[in-house]
Amino acid sequence: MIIIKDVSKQYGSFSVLNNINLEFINGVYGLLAPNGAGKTTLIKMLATLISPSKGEILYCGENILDMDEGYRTLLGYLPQQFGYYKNYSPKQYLLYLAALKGIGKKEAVNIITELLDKVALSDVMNKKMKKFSGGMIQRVGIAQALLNDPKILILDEPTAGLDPKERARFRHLLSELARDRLVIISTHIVSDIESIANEVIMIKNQQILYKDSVEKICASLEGQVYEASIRYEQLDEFRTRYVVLSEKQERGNMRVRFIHKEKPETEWQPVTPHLEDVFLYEYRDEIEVEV
Ligand SMILES: Nc1ncnc2c1ncn2[C@@H]1O[C@H](COP(=O)(O)OP(=O)(O)OP(=O)(O)O)[C@@H](O)[C@H]1O
Repeated sequence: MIIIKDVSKQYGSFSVLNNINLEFINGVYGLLAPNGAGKTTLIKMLATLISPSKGEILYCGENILDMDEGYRTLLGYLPQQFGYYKNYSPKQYLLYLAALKGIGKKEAVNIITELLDKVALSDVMNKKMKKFSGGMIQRVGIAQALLNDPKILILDEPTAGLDPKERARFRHLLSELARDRLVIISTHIVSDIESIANEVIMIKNQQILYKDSVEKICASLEGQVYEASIRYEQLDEFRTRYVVLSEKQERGNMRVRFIHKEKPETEWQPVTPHLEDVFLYEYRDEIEVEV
């Protein structure tokens, strides 16, 4: 179990995270926030690549910085950009990393064969990675993070640049990997974690905004999300009056999805809030709403 206790991180006078308290037990935790909110900073602290300016991170009661190598053997980490050699095959690359980690060749071959099967790359294990798709490279990245069979797997924006099919495959793989380990995954894409995270953590203004199940986070907007059909000419005024979450064309009209906290108009249709609604609402000043 990992406990983040009163952790703050500053770069000079610039504060990225302020007095963060979190607990991770098991399963998938989704760290969800727009770019620049501090996800990578938090993840790098969890991976002991940087240290907190204040506070501490504990694993089973012990400061992870004091555990040193003892902690790193428990940890599998996929950084936002991981370095690989494109002229290597996945097998060559993983054998090289295994050697660096001091795993004997025979054992490494067995582990790597099993891992490449797990990430569905067995058929290309001897092919040079230069022709691989983004999804295939990310799966090699997952395989390298799993080399030491870590109890804790930390993935920083692992789905960046992947197409929807590759994202779906990735989600399946992650829920499988989380059966017997702690998985922390950072993303700014709601659908990456909505269906697989046991808990979602959202960061805003350097602090934790939510740490809860998707269901409970969505309940924060219960009874406040509506859809309505309006004429195209009404759109500008509608946008100024309500927080519009999405807009789409529908038979000559506009279908808008929006937030309203007071008494609704009778023609509006109340809808069940989704995590995407909470994300767009909470970060409305930080992200461009895609229409
Ligand atoms: N070494 C550093 N020195 C100064 N500022 C930094 C440093 N690293 C990060 N920052 C700043 O801290 C803030 C948070 O960065 P961080 O990379 O943690 O965000 P993020 O949520 O992971 O976003 P992204 O997905 O874009 O990396 C940003 O404003 C960034 O510019």
